Amino acid sequence: MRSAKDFFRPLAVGAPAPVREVPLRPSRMIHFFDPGNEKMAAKVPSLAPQVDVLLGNLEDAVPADRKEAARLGLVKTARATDFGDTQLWTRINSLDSPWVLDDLLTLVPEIGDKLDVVMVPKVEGAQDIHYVDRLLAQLEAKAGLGRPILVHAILETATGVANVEEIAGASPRMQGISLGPADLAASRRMKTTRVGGGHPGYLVRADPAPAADGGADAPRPTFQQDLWHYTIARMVDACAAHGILPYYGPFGDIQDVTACEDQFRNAFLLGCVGAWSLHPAQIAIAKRVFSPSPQDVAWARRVIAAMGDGTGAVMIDGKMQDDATYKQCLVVADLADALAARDPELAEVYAAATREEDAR
Ligand SMILES: CC(=O)SCCNC(=O)CCNC(=O)[C@H](O)C(C)(C)COP(=O)(O)OP(=O)(O)OC[C@H]1O[C@@H](n2cnc3c(N)ncnc32)[C@H](O)[C@@H]1OP(=O)(O)O
Ligand SMILES: O=CC(=O)O
Ligand SMILES: [Mg+2]
Repeated sequence: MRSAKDFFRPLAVGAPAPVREVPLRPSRMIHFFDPGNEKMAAKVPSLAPQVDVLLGNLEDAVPADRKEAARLGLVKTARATDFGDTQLWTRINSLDSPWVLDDLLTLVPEIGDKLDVVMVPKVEGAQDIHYVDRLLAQLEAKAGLGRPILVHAILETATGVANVEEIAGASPRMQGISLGPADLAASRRMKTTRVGGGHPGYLVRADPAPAADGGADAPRPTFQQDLWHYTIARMVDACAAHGILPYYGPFGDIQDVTACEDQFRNAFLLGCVGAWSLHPAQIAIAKRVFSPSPQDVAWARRVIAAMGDGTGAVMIDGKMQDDATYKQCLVVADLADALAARDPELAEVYAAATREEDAR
């Protein structure tokens, strides 16, 4: 482990200084596209203003014989596109694959000035982040980049989950972590065949009814449980403890927009700031879910105003507010401010709801 005093030193002579705080840029949806798929890549300029993050995917879902085409397609798309204030990320191939070295050796010199974040799949421990950290520093120095490229880990192996705290704190370059439910299910030998979401067999059943209500013959309701609660909660704690951002990952049933929205909202409520969109249909869902509701924003702003310096206790509409609810409200209001700064329509919706709340 690096000593505390060396933690923020560049890992290569001439590399940019590491960031001391993760920039809180909106990232409600990380929109995946295959840069080697010409039809998808052609949509990037029109998608850029609609999403917070565009991610050129080089790993799973890109066939082995199209890896090079995807890498070169990303270089071409990045060079040709004005992303405005939309972030550009990439997901490189896994660290044990035959492609990852060329991914980094190509992307950093060619488009390192446009890349905000490199997503690293199948991270198992701090050693994986340290490897990427040093290599990126060397490549940044060689390319003369003025700011560091950040690193995002996918939590998708049992070993990765066991080591999630050390992964989150492995480098000042760490921007965040996403849950990868598909690979994680395989790694854990779970008996699912889906990408995220629930399973009808994972449930609890109500006790048998009393004899007066039909006893053992009466139907016993069942309640589907959340397969991902434990891992998301653990990931959120690890991220929060290290000042980085947690994300839900992919939801593979593109047509089931209702279950997708539920999965995203559970993650949002537990502390995640965004999720992946795999298809254009999922962009609006993520935008809706990961933007706090206008009512919640108006309420949060009202509590903050009423709490003055944030200490003590007040009563609003019959509900006790104190230092702790003030802090919760700051989370909502600060997120709303960051989103409103990027999205004038949302800013107006939040302002209107706040005026309404103030007039009550
Ligand atoms: C477990 C994991 O690792 S998840 C991450 C890896 N997976 C991915 O990145 C998958 C990304 N998404 C996709 O590949 C595709 O959306 C698929 C395969 C799921 C579905 O693709 P299609 O069958 O073409 O879907 P559909 O017919 O509904 O597409 C409608 C249009 O949207 C386009 N489109 C689909 N997905 C995307 C996307 N992610 N980005 C941009 N455009 C897209 C299609 O090209 C099509 O364009 P067209 O109208 O000009 O023909
Ligand atoms: O990469 C994502 C996953 O779910 O696996
Ligand atoms: Mg995966």
